[in-house]
Amino acid sequence: MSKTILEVSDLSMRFGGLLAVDGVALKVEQGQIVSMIGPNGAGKTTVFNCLTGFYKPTGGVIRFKGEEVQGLPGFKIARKGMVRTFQHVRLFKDMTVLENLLVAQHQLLNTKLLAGLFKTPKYRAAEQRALEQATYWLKKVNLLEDANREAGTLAYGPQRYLEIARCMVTNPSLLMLDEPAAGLNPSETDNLKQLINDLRNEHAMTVLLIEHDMKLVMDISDHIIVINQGAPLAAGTPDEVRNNPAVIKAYLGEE
Ligand SMILES: Nc1ncnc2c1ncn2[C@@H]1O[C@H](COP(=O)(O)OP(=O)(O)OP(=O)(O)O)[C@@H](O)[C@H]1O
Repeated sequence: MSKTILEVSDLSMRFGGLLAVDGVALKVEQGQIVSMIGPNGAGKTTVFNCLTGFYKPTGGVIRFKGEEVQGLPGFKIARKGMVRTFQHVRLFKDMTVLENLLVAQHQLLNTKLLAGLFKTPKYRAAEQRALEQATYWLKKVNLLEDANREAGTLAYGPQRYLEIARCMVTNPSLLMLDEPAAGLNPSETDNLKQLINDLRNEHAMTVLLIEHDMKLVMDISDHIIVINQGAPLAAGTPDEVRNNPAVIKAYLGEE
């Protein structure tokens, strides 16, 4: 039986006179790949920012693993297992690839300062686990050989994969990707598709993504949510959405 991991109802976000998100609802079941699509400026990233605590929504309910989380600060939501990447890659560019993955784990592990200073056995064991976890995910995204390189020196595509690895080392329940294929070439996009499928199939991950690459969206999504000018426009399977006249009109504009 499917289990709902994220349920959002009547979400709204107002910036002064602009209602950027207006009554958005969505439901993500465990193990699903769900995409949010819509024309530029539709409000997709604003929805992500509300879900992940970067913005305090003006209204609505966000239920994550059965618990209401709207208005909680981002770090608390991340600790509950909702993690994300960004439209513009945000890595610690002066740190090595490996350090980026270790820092991500420390940020979430709530490491005690004294335990760190005295390197207690418990602290050392946690460090060892963090290293193993980082190595595992670096292998997965083909970056093990680049572990000691500064993250900022990686090409754009690998930086995007590193961002995903940085999320995965924290053992999330829900992975949210904001335009993961932006700036990737076709073969990198293909690898990304395999990686997302693998995360779901091999790691039981639930994925919610925003994406403009329609081929990718149609290929990998179980469910698609379309928003337009902040409001929900349609939702359904890739086939249902593809053939929905309102969606076609929103993308192509009025004749
Ligand atoms: N912090 C903010 N302050 C004021 N307006 C904002 C803010 N963030 C977003 N907006 C506005 O909200 C609207 C929705 O923007 P958003 O970035 O969520 O759209 P999007 O669907 O993610 O677009 P794209 O596909 O181009 O990334 C836009 O009109 C944008 O200018």
